[in-house]
Amino acid sequence: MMSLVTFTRNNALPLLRTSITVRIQLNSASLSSLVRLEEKQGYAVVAMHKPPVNSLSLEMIQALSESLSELEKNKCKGFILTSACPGIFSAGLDIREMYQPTEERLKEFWSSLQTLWLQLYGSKMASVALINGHAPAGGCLLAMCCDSRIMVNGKSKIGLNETKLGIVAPFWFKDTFVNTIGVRQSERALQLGSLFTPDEALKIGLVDRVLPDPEAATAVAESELKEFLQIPAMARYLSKMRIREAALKDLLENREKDLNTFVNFATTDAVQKGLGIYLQSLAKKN
Ligand SMILES: CC/C=C\C/C=C\C/C=C\CC/C=C/CC(=O)SCCNC(=O)CCNC(=O)[C@H](O)C(C)(C)COP(=O)(O)OP(=O)(O)OC[C@H]1O[C@@H](n2cnc3c(N)ncnc32)[C@H](O)[C@@H]1OP(=O)(O)O
Repeated sequence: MMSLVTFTRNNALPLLRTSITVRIQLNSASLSSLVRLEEKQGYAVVAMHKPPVNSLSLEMIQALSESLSELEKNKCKGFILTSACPGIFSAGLDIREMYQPTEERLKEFWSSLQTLWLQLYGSKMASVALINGHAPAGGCLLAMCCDSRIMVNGKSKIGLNETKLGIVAPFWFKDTFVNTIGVRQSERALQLGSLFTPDEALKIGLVDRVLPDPEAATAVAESELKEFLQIPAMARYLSKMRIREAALKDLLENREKDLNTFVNFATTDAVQKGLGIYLQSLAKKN
């Protein structure tokens, strides 16, 4: 069923040139609550809201994609990507999407994730990830797609931990990682499936700032975004593309191959067994 979600605006904004409401057409009623869009003075806040852990299910991925498309359509210049779930940025891909899936849904899931990455990593908008909680795997990927990363200090960790689940970060996750922290750190961290504390992440350049609490982090994220927005947009975007375009082109040219590799790999007995054990270990915790 189609649902129309309406986000009401507070006042006129110089950088978002539309009428009083931002309208987002979503595929199903359940999408509407997954992403909260808030309009600020000259930028938007995109807050993931899928309790308990903002896992990236097909619906969540599509809701994020739709939100970005809507912002682009409304000529939004920049946004802060964050979480409305306390203590969690995003737990990464929803493992249940990959465990005992139907082939049809698994393909749609992966294809939607490819689309979201192409959109976010190649975005003309300036973006800051306000990492206010755990950000493993797909959560880390979302943060790395932004132009700057501000993390709240505490017990949360960030990194690409795929190998710990017996799976392998796809080449475009790896490319994003390498572009962010460099080849040597990526090679080591990808193999070990390392998850970093905020201070460790700062040391290797996985995040740009660590702040003691969410309020301080929010203020810094806002000022960081404003700094990006002060640069002439075309020059800033083309400079970003100098770094990112090879990775983007690689996935664009190999989408189908990547989809088949994922489906074949994810549905092997070994991977299914590993995912089952991992899901059980998460459930046992509780
Ligand atoms: C030949 C090969 C070549 C190339 C490769 C090709 C293809 C590649 C194939 C595959 C790659 C796929 C890429 C995957 C990337 C990913 O993102 S995988 C997901 C990784 N995520 C994690 O490991 C995080 C797991 N979760 C946690 O560690 C903790 O939950 C977390 C620290 C985030 C929060 O802890 P806490 O607050 O204590 O919460 P709980 O652990 O109690 O969790 C609450 C409930 O949420 C459920 N849950 C947690 N994470 C997920 C998740 N990612 N997906 C689904 N569900 C999740 C958890 O089970 C609890 O559920 P319950 O309340 O018990 O029902």
